[in-house]
Amino acid sequence: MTVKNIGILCSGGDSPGMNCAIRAVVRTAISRGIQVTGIKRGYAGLLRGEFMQMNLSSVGNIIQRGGTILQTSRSPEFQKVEFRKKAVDILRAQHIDGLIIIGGDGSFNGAMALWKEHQFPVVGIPGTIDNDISNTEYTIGFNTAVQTAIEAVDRIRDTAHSHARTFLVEVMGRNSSAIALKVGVCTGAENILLPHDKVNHQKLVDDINRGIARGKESSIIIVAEGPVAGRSYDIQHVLKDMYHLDAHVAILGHIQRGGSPVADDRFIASQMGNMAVEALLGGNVPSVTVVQKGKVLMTDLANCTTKADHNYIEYSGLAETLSI
Ligand SMILES: Nc1ncnc2c1ncn2[C@@H]1O[C@H](COP(=O)(O)OP(=O)(O)OP(=O)(O)O)[C@@H](O)[C@H]1O
Ligand SMILES: O=P(O)(O)OC[C@H]1O[C@](O)(CO)[C@@H](O)[C@@H]1O
Ligand SMILES: [Mg+2]
Repeated sequence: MTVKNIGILCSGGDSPGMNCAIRAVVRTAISRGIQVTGIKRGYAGLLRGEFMQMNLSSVGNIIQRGGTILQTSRSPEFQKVEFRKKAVDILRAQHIDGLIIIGGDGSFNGAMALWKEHQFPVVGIPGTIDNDISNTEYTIGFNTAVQTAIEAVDRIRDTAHSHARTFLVEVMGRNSSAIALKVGVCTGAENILLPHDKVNHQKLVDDINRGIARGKESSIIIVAEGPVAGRSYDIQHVLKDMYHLDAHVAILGHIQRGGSPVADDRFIASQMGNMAVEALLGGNVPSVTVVQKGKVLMTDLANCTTKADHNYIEYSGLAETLSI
C-alpha cells in the first residue's frame, strides 16, 4: 500500500524528547512529499477525532521543549476491542495510511492490537522515562529524567550534610529499577532500594550507623517508587518506630518528567523519528525503533511489547560496592 498520509500520536506518560521525535517525523515525511496528521491526546484524542495538520513550522522551536506539543493521555477505553475498531474507522475516514506511536510498553500493546485486529500499519518509537521496554537499551526521556533527579539529590545532599540527616529520596520508574540505579550510582547514594526489594530495615539502619561511626555526616537512600508512589513514608515510619532513627522523605515525582531534553534524548529521538517514517514508507510494519549495542535500528514491534527491567539491574553490585 502507498503511504500518503502518516498519523502521529504520543501515549502514556510524557517524556523529554518526545517533541524532538515529532519534529523528526514531520520534517522527514514532508521532505519525502508525505502529509502528516497530528493526533492530539493519544488514543483518547484519536477516539474523539482530535486531528491537526502538521507543517514545517508546526514543529519549529520545539526541539528544546519538554512534554509533547501533541499532548498525551492514558485511555482505558482503548483497551477494549470495540473502541480499537472505532479508532481504525476514524483513521481510515481521515485517510491516514499508517500510524506512528510514541510511548511506552502499554502504548505499544495498543499499537500491536491495531495491527493484529485490523492490519493497520503501525510503527512505535519508545518514549518513556522508565526505560523499561524489552529489546531496547534506551527509551527517549530516560537520561533527562536521570539528570533532573541527580541535580535534585545533589541539592538534598547539601541540606543532609548541613544538618547531618538521613534522607529517603523516592524516584519515579514504577516497576523499573533503571532510574533508581543510575541516580544512586551517580549521586553516591548510601543505599538503593529497588522496586521489588523487601526492605531489610535492620540492614539499612546498620549501614547508616556504620557510616556515622566512620564520620559520615549524611545518608541518602534512593527509593524506587514501585507499583504505588509513596512507599518511602512506610519505610520512614518503621525506621522511626522500631529503630528510633529520624529520616526525611523527599518524593521527586513529576519534576522528573518535565524539562528540556538533554543531548542524548534529542539525538536519539531525532534518529528514531527519521527512521520510523522510512520504515512506514518501506512497508516495514509492525515495527519499532530501538537502541541495540548503542545503535538506533528497527525491530519487529512484537519484540517490544513486554516490560523489561534488564537495562540497569547489572549495576546493583557496582552501587553496593561503591557505597560502603
Ligand atoms: N494491552 C493493551 N491493549 C490495548 N491498549 C493498551 C494496552 N495497554 C495499554 N494500552 C493503551 O496504552 C495507554 C498507555 O499505556 P500505559 O499507561 O501503560 O503507558 P506506557 O505507554 O507504558 O507509557 P509510560 O509507562 O511511560 O507511562 C493506555 O492508557 C491504553 O490506552
Ligand atoms: O503521571 P501519572 O499518570 O501519575 O503516572 C506516573 C507514572 O508514569 C511514569 O512517570 C512513566 O511511566 C512512571 O514512572 C510513574 O509511575
Ligand atoms: Mg510503561
